[in-house]
Amino acid sequence: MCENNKWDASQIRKYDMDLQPIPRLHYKDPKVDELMKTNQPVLLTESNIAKPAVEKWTLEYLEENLGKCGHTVYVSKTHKFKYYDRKKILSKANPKGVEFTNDTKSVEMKVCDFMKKVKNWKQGDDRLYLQQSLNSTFGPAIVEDFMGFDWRYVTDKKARHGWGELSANLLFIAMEGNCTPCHYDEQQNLFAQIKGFKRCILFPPDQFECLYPHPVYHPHDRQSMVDFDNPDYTKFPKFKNVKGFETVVGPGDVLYIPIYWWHHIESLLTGGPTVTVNFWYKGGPSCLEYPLKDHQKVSIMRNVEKMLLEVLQDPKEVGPLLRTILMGRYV
Ligand SMILES: O=C(O)C(=O)C[C@H](CCCc1ccccc1)C(=O)O
Ligand SMILES: [Zn+2]
Repeated sequence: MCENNKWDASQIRKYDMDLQPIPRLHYKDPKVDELMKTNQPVLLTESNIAKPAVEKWTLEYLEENLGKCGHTVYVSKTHKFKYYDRKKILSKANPKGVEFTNDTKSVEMKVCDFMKKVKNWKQGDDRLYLQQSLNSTFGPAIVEDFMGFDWRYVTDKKARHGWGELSANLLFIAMEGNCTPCHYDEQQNLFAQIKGFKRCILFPPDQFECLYPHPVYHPHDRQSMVDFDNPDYTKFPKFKNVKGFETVVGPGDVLYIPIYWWHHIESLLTGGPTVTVNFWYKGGPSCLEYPLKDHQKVSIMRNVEKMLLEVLQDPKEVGPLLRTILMGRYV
């Protein structure tokens, strides 16, 4: 998997799972559209999608131009930054506001403070991960670079593959070794790597049963319950059968992460901070044609869970009711 020795295997974490390589194609290769049309991941090389950023966004440049306002920085005691939707704590599904355990907090931080803490980081310190949507609060230089992205190319892909509206461009600045554990998003994603290298492990939506997502109402909704660093095969027996795809993205690479595909993303263990910009597009109008595609089944399962929660109110009722519906009847 080593791409002309810009990194080596000692920089990626070892997991015991069957992983095949994600195809790497020149961004103008017509095979790119064949894969995107069927929601298959593909790594695009040589693209100009975020060219100005690849050329100019050093950490110094970013510190200089990201503006003086605070940015969203996640803080974690471990290398894992498991996304946590606080809005789900106070939902009607959890009327007592039961606080779920969570080792990732989010704080507002100035870029200069973020950069200083990253530079002076030592073993045992909390890890930091800046995750901020790119918007007009950034300095004019960043806005100008952003306007210089290859919008013709990405807009062509959006139209050609029936994606919905561009919902966000998120800027990620990670410390080396940071990891975003396995989760899926309900968005099509063009993941443009700017600085440094990230190892990406992807699983198709049909691996749903092997990856055991948290319940929909849980703050860790859309995230796998399995800890890749220490999988509990008793609680999650099917995790043993998981079959994934992997690649390492470097500066200038763009990884297409199809909607509902699971992805685990880690910055290489050494080599310094990494910078990524993603392009999230809402899913297109999913007309249900049969046989249903796996991501459509995930969407239906989510709607059933949400509806049951709505009517039952108490999350503890959802499991038993589903079991009652299923037991002995749909065997
Ligand atoms: O671009 C993507 O979809 C990624 O997963 C990139 C990932 C950070 C995502 C953080 C996050 C996870 C869940 C909900 C909202 C935000 C990384 O690169 O570390
Ligand atoms: Zn994601």
